[in-house]
Amino acid sequence: MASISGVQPPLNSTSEQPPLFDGTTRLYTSYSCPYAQRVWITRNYKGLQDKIELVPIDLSNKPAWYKEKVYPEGKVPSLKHNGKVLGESLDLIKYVDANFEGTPLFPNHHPAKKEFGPASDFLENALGKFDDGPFFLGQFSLVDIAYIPFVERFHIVLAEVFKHDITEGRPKLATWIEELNKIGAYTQTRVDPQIIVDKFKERHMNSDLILIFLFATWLKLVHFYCAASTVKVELQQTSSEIFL
Ligand SMILES: N[C@@H](CCC(=O)N[C@@H](CS)C(=O)NCC(=O)O)C(=O)O
Repeated sequence: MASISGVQPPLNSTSEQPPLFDGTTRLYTSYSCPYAQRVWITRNYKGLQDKIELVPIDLSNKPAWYKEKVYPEGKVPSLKHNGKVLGESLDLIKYVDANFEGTPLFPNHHPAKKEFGPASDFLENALGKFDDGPFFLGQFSLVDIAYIPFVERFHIVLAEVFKHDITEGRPKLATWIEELNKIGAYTQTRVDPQIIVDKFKERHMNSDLILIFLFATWLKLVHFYCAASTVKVELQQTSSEIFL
């Protein structure tokens, strides 16, 4: 076939096994297998040619070590990554998309925009209530402290994982985050954004689409929690009692 000529010849029963756990990520594949092709396309489209090495297998004369040492199912595709060998093409295309760099192949940004829009608009509107400063009650207060740890996490995860910037078209929210980042009391408490992203991916990205909606529901809960805390702080301001 013209499209695959020039690629490396498949390994057969006489071929030596490539090292198993040497840190190289390998995609065991077969040029003729449509399941394996799914993962091959994903790897290519995301530009991972240098990150995921192809190991073509001759299915008509399979090396014994493949089933014995690499992937007990004996099928292709399988992916060796981070000390584990994973299989099943539909799981693998999601796995490669979620765990490697390159163009995202899951249109998360659509549900993200739709699902997270109203909560972000709520914040934008709330920030417009007092005009004597960029914070929720004008000056920095407990309300900002109640919101920022959650908004910080949404901001990071939505931007990084879902390619959705909550500050886009929301100038007050953008300014609020900018101004908070000038306050040492807050910046000293920030977690490394990469840790937040990694944790989120670890927990959610290998699961189904439904988790995006669970995450959205979580945001709504936080929204109610924060709305309640705003009311408490407003009450506190008028009655001088401490509620938070
Ligand atoms: N459900 C698997 C199917 C994989 C599969 O059936 N692969 C075939 C080749 S297309 C295979 O490796 N068969 C074993 C063999 O030919 O020895 C997936 O989606 O990855």
